Amino acid sequence: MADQSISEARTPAAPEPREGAAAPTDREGISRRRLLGTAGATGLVLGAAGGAVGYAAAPAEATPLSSVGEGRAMFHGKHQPGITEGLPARGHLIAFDLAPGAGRKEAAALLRRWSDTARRLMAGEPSADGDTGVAQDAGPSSLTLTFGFGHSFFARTGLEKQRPAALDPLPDFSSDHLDKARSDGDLWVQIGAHDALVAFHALRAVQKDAGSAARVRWQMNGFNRSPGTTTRPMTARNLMGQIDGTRNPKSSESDFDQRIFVPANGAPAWMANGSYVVVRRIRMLLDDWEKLAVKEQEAVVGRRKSDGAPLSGGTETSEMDLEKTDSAGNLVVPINAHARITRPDQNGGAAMLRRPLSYHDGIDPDGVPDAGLLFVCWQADPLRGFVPVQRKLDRGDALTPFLRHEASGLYAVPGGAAENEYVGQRLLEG
Ligand SMILES: C=CC1=C(C)c2cc3[nH]c(cc4nc(cc5[nH]c(cc1n2)c(C)c5CCC(=O)O)C(CCC(=O)O)=C4C)c(C)c3C=C
Ligand SMILES: [Fe+2]
Repeated sequence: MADQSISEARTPAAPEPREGAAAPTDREGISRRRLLGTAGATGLVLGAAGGAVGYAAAPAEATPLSSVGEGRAMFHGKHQPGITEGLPARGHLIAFDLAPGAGRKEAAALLRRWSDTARRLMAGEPSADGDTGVAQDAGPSSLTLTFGFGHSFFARTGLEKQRPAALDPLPDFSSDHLDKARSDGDLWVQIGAHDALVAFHALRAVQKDAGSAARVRWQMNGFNRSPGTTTRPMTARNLMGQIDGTRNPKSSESDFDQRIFVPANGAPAWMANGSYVVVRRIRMLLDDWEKLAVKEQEAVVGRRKSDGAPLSGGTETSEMDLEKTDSAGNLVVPINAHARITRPDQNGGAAMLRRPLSYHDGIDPDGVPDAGLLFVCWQADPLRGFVPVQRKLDRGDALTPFLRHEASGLYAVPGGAAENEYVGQRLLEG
């Protein structure tokens, strides 16, 4: 589902397995696998009651899983996993550069290894060799792994002719303070799960698979609210305390696919059903932000802090009245409010699917928190998504003075791998 709530919170409450409950029989396992197969076609993450899979399926003494542990996303499908699911409680973003001397052949072998690892781990199974055992009690926990290619990948592999124009470097923005060492990269991997150990396990497996073919360029770690924290699904909050994600495109909307995914007959052909992801490490200047009164914070965004409703009234999902004025004739939603000026109807239809992680990397020596948002947004074309909106924000957004863009990346994320295929095979073997 394409929203900012935690996927698990949308799963109907499943009874917790009784302590010491027997492991599922083969029969239960088969029917569950069938059920999972059907769900995969629609891109759902399952977290309902049923037999455990993978690590927990074999021995009678296997740890019973809760519905959070059982949640499972499908690796194979039309699109890669990790795009339309609810936000993971834990996430890692990691970029690699191909090692000196490594080219197309080594890259193809690496993507084959990564795809095999992703398929296994997302099913709750151990990796092919040398599994660390870190995730063995936890089930898949809605783990997703998503793979992308950066601009520099194509020259490194002699595939320049296959490089999409949409991967051209993002323009400079006046408010950028970008650290090149923590930006870009030949290859990009996104890992998300509702359990921190499951996510770390996947991260370590991906790093080990890279072997001598690729080296880590940068890594970032983030989090969202844990599933099950609230009894009803809620849009997530960010570290400024705002409800963030309300107006994300919904997969039920008729133009969702057109906005987020490259069409099946799109160009280049290897990007069919793929998407482009923009990643920005955006530090929040929290000391400044927290000095504002709640009313002032609300004017910056244009929405109420308590429930995310537009300042023009109603509830979180009410339409924002952009023309409404108060008794003094002032606009109720200020002209530079973030939620006003980022709207598609204010940006020639530009839209994106935001799927961020919060981060907190400690406290600087001067006492300033190194915290903010790993802003991850998906679109069919960055020139009709991130770029025009960021240009607008750069020119004058009430939120911009409280933010610092510190790192940036743009990656081409190919469509999902079919059975017996690895991610990116159509590029690397086409
Ligand atoms: C270039 C794109 C965007 C950046 C960068 C960005 C940073 C950013 N945003 C928030 C908090 C909120 N954003 C909200 C809405 C919103 N933001 C963008 C784009 C960028 N935000 C869009 C396209 C939208 C939706 C516009 C619409 O369709 O109406 C909101 C309001 C609630 C919501 O709809 O999600 C908040 C809050 C932060 C904190 C931040 C950087 C750290
Ligand atoms: Fe925003």
